[in-house]
Order: sequence, then C-alpha cells, then structure tokens
Amino acid sequence: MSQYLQGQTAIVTGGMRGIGLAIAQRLHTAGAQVVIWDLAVDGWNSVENGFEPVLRQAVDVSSLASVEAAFAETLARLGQVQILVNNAGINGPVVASWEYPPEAWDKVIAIDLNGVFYCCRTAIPHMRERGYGRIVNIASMAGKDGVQYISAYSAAKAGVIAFTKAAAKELAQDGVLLNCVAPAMVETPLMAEMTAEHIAASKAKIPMGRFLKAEEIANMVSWIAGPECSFTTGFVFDLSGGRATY
Ligand SMILES: NC(=O)c1ccc[n+]([C@@H]2O[C@H](COP(=O)([O-])OP(=O)(O)OC[C@H]3O[C@@H](n4cnc5c(N)ncnc54)[C@H](O)[C@@H]3O)[C@@H](O)[C@H]2O)c1
Ligand SMILES: CC(C)C1=CC=C(C(=O)O)[C@@H](O)[C@H]1O
Repeated sequence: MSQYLQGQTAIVTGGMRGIGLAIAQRLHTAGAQVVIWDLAVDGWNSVENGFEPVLRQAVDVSSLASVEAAFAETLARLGQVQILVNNAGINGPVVASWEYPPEAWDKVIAIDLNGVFYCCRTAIPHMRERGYGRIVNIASMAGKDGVQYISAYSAAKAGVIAFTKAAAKELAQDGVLLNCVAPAMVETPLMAEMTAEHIAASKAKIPMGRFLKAEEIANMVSWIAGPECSFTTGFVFDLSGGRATY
C-alpha cells in the first residue's frame, strides 16, 4: 500500500469504533500518524484494530473548550496537523418532527453540526498558517434527501454540507480543502438507535441492494484527505450505491 500520507498527522473524531475506526485504520495504512478523539478512549486493542494511534484523547466535540484543549495538546505533542476527519456523530430518536423532543434536537445539533464547526474553527487557523490542510466531514445521504422521522439528524447533516461549502470557498486560496462524504446506511452500533422498519426502508432505497461497508467510506476518505485531491473543495462525495444521481 502506498504511503502517500507519510509524515502527516490526522485527527479522526469518533475514531474508537464504527466508521471512524475504519477511517483511522485506513489513514494509518497510508502512512499517517493518527490521533483519535472520542468521548471515551480507554480499551483500545492494538492487535484487534491493527495499529496503535499516536495519541488518543477524551474529547466531547460538542464542547468548544474540550476541542480547543485537545487540539492544543495535539500540537504540543506532535507539532502539526494536516488532516481532520469530522466523523463523531449520533442519530437521536426516530420520531415525527412535531413530536421531536427539543432536548434531543439540541443534542443532535450540538454533536453532529456544532461539533463539526468547533473542530474546523479550532484546526483551520493552524492549517492556514502552514498553507496546507485537508478536512473531510462525514455527512449522510439523510442530509441531502431529508429522511422522515430523523429530522434533527437530517437537518444537522444538511448543515454540515452547507457549512463545508461555505468554508471551502473562504479557504480556496489557502491550500486548505474541505469536502464532505454522504454515505448511505452502514451496519454500525449507530443502527441500534433506529427501528427495524427504518433500517429496512433505508436499505430498500439503495439500488445496489446492500448496505455500505465502513471500509468503502474509509477508502474514499483516505483519497480526499490526501495530496492527490488537489482541485476539489466544497464537494459532497456520495457513497450511495446508486441512490444519489446528482
Ligand atoms: N452508520 C451509518 O449508517 C451512517 C451513514 C451515514 C453517515 N454516518 C455518519 O458517520 C459517522 C459515524 O457513524 P457510526 O455509524 O460509525 O457511529 P458509531 O455510533 O458507531 O460511532 C460514533 C463514534 O462517535 C463517538 N461520539 C459520539 N458523540 C461524540 C462526542 N460528543 N464527542 C466525541 N465523540 C463522540 C462515539 O463515542 C463513537 O465512537 C456519524 O457522523 C454518522 O452520522 C453513519
Ligand atoms: C441515522 C443514520 C444511521 C442514518 C440515517 C439515514 C441514512 C440514509 O441513508 O438515509 C443513513 O445514511 C444514516 O446516515
């Protein structure tokens, strides 16, 4: 495997499991030293996971103070960060929008949207100063389509897409590229928050007739996070098995 990320540091939020873990593993394979930010970072199994992150930090992405403290520590320990993958996210309840509990709405927006903003806000000045950076935000097909009964999640992911496009334009001449991926459904622990009907309905929308694999997201993200992605910014890369046509 080519070591095209050799010498680079990559932060992956929510990297302890699921899609974030697959992305962390793939970036490591490409030569990056990987920093994992997650709510709880104990219990890492380097044999099972195939590598040891250079740093694991307990971070709540919905807290700007937590993000700023973790980034300062990352810089103090490693000196530089080239890649940020904003992956941490939650689903929230599956319920009609007019019955959606406001506290649950606030929590989904705080983690899925504000968390992306806080991490970008914190990392971008460092990347701008160095004239290089790659930010990949994990959105969702739900952010493009709007999916019934997960209105907060859909709104947060649509917000991530719009934020990425706006910030990408601001940074287009600074060497700092921001892009999103919009995956369809993957079998991860996040699914435990969803009903069986909702999961079946999501699968039925995928022309390829199967769920996406976390490794397929990781492969795409590792290219977007690398130097070969050099003329694309503010874009949404779909992983939809044929569901998204534009
Ligand atoms: N699973 C899917 O079908 C799917 C599809 C499209 C997009 N996504 C997105 O991919 C991302 C990862 O999803 P997943 O399925 O791997 O979920 P997951 O629940 O398996 O993993 C999410 C990780 O994020 C961490 N996390 C949650 N809140 C956090 C916070 N406040 N601060 C820091 N870390 C936090 C969790 O501890 C966990 O390790 C999410 O943004 C999700 O919306 C998932
Ligand atoms: C909530 C999460 C697991 C989710 C909901 C809807 C999707 C969809 O494709 O419509 C999924 O991609 C996923 O983000």
